[in-house]
Amino acid sequence: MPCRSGPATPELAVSLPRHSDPIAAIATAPGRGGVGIVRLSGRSLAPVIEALCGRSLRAREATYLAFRDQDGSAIDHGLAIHFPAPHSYTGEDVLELQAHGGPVVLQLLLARVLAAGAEPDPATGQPRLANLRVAQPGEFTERAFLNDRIDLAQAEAIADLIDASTAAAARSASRSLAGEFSSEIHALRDALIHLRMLVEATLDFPEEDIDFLRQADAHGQLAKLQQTLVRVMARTRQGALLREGIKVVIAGQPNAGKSSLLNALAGAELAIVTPVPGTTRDKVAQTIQIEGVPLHVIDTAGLRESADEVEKIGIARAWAEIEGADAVLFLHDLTRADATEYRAADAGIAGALATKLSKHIPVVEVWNKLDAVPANARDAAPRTGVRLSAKTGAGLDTLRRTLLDIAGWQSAPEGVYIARERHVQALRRVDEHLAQAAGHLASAAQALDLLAEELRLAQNALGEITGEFTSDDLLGVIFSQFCIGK
Ligand SMILES: Nc1nc2c(c(=O)[nH]1)N(C=O)[C@@H](CNc1ccc(C(=O)N[C@@H](CCC(=O)O)C(=O)O)cc1)CN2
Ligand SMILES: Nc1nc2c(ncn2[C@@H]2O[C@H](COP(=O)(O)OP(=O)(O)OP(=O)(O)O)[C@@H](O)[C@H]2O)c(=O)[nH]1
Ligand SMILES: [Mg+2]
Repeated sequence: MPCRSGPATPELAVSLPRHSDPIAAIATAPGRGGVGIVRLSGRSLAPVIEALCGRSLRAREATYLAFRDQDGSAIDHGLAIHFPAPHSYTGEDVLELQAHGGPVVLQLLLARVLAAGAEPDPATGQPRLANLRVAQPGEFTERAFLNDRIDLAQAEAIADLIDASTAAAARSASRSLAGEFSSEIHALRDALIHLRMLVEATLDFPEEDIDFLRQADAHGQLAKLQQTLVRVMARTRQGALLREGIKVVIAGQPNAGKSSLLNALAGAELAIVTPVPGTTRDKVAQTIQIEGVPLHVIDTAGLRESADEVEKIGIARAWAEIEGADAVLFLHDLTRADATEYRAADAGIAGALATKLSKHIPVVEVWNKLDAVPANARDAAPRTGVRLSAKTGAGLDTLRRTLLDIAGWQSAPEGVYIARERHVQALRRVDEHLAQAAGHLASAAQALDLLAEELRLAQNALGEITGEFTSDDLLGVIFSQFCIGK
């Protein structure tokens, strides 16, 4: 993705929090066209507004004016909007200069903004905006998070909305951004806090003891919490699937029709197809979508013993892809499926797949070239898996269904909110702590302090999702994955 960059370098310890500096950035990918925005966020932007726009601006109203260079000449004419704190995206003072979208004019405008901040304010002799600097990727959104405008799951949803690879993913991201996912997490947290209060109260007044928990139906509350969690986990897994998709590798002997199958699934002539066995050397990858679920499909070199230097490299790459797959389509050529030699080679590949792949990676047997076998022979051999023709498209729908099943896709995109693998993992930890807690609650010994501790840990794991309990390192990684200006 063009705007992705590596994790930010670790911050040096400084006395001021990093987010107190005023920042500026070009908020639209430069060179992409129409209108570009230079955006500022910080405390009291008024002096810079005065310098750039030659006047003060009415709150949250677009004003057409000249963006002024130091000598008063116009860099560009455009719309300026001032969002006074706290009613802005970041919760700070925000200024937007909406200019013509050329990369050079936007760079000029950004440079002018930075210079205007450093210049002495005629009124005070001090810099108009001390420490004004260019924003890091994701820093506007990070401030929105730090200033409690949005929680971490919503901030992530903004990045996911921008990066969405399917319409369904974009709609789901929009739902998460609106807080649907967060509110489920908050509801879980509130129920957990209620239960914790009961347990802590019992700990504080030991004479009340177990009866107190029984009267308050702590068991029932915990069981209900666990049930709700199961539902939230299922939806979250769907959301993560919508965001991340799965990696499907097409493997098999040369000439089985792997490249033809990729092309058929993608609906485009992406990979070279010829009758010559050993045509594909490098992998060919394409993301397709089925019901909005992104599938990263990879066509590989045909697997066989080869003396050809180039082909050998291709085959090694094929195995590397296979080992990183979430699912493998093991493609066979129906027209040759009864030949002894062919079957022996297939058995060799099957054996290698079994040793190289972990057990939970599904391998789907796919029998291709259904169109080329005589109609009366089609049903003869009982073959498990999917029979299809990459050439005519027969059977492709069955393959698509199979792929969705393997991915674990259940719901229609309506009602799914976007989520990340990170969230799924956190919920899994919540689940484990609740299971431990249930054990303590049920045990004759009634280890109340252990129960309380598990509930506390469960709440912490929930808090990692919304950002209440998230390490600075992780925050740094999450926000550094944003575009600059976002
Ligand atoms: N021009 C522009 N368009 C944009 C953005 C932006 O920053 N600028 N956004 C950037 O991502 C998104 C919109 N996000 C925004 C979120 C909150 C506020 C805001 O001013 N909130 C105030 C007032 C809310 C209200 O009037 O009801 C607040 O929450 O107090 C603005 C933009 C998409 N479009
Ligand atoms: N009749 C028929 N021919 C097919 C079908 N699929 C592929 N073929 C033909 O089989 C030959 C090999 O197809 P490819 O898609 O290049 O096979 P591959 O598995 O990618 O081969 P390598 O890249 O060499 O490993 C080509 O001549 C295709 O036209 C099919 O469903 N029916
Ligand atoms: Mg090929």
